[in-house]
Amino acid sequence: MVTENSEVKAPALLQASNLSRKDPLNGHFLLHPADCHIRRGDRIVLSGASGSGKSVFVRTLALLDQPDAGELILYGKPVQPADACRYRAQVAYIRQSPVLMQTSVEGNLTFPFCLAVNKNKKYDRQKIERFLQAIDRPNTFLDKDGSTLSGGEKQLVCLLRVLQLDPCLLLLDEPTSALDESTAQLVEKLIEHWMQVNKQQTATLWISHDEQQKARVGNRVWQMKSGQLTTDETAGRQK
Ligand SMILES: Nc1ncnc2c1ncn2[C@@H]1O[C@H](COP(=O)(O)OP(=O)(O)OP(=O)(O)O)[C@@H](O)[C@H]1O
Repeated sequence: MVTENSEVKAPALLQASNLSRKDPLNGHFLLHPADCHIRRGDRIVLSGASGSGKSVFVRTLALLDQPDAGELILYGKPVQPADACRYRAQVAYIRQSPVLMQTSVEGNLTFPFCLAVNKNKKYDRQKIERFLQAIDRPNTFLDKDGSTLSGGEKQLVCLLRVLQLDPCLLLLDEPTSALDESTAQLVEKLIEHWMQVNKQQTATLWISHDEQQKARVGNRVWQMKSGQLTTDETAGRQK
C-alpha cells in the first residue's frame, strides 16, 4: 500500500554493484567499487575534476572497458559476458570526438543495420526525418558528404546513428565540449526530443564541465573524485 510518506521508486533501468576497474599495468584502482541506480527519466550529470575517472567509469558502465569486478543489472536481469554486444546497443556511449565513415550522412545512418546485432531492425527514414525536423535540418542534410561536415554536424549525425536504434540509456562523455554554444544546444535539443519521443522511459548520463549546461540537462548530480563515485543516493552515507 502506498502511504503518504512512502517513497515510490521506479525500478532501476540499470543498476551497478561494486563495479570496479584497475590499471592493468600496476593494479591500482582507476574506478573504486561503485554502486549506482539509473531509472527511467533520469538525467544525471557527472561532475569531477579532470583525471578524476569520469570517463573510466562511463566506459566501464558501457562495457567498452572491461570491469575487473562487479555486476551490471539491466531491467532487473544480470548482464552476462555473452550479452555484451546487445548490452552496448542498449547502453550507448557517445564520445567527444565523433567518428564518421567517408560516405553520405544517410550512408552513415544506414550502416548500423548491416551489423548482426541489429539484424532485426530496419532503417526508418521517416523516423530520421522527424529527428531532423526537431533540430531544424532539411532532409537534404542526408545527402551531404560525411567527411565535409562541421564538428557539430558530425556529432549530430553520430547521435542520430545511435538514437535511431532505440537505446535505453545514453552515456554522454563531454559530447559538446568542442562545439560552440548554439551547436551544443542543438545537440541538447536532439537528445531532449529523443527523451520525449520515448515518453521519459529512457535516461541520460552526461559528463560536462559546463555549469550552465549541467543545470539545463540534469535532474540528478553525481560526483567523481579520485576514482570514487558518489551518487545523490550515496552522498549522505559517505563522509
Ligand atoms: N586504459 C587506461 N589505463 C591506465 N590508466 C588509465 C586508462 N584510462 C584512463 N586512465 C587514467 O585514469 C585516470 C582517469 O582518467 P579519465 O579519462 O577517466 O578522467 P576524466 O575524469 O574523464 O578526465 P577529463 O575530465 O579530463 O576528461 C587518468 O589518470 C588516466 O590517465
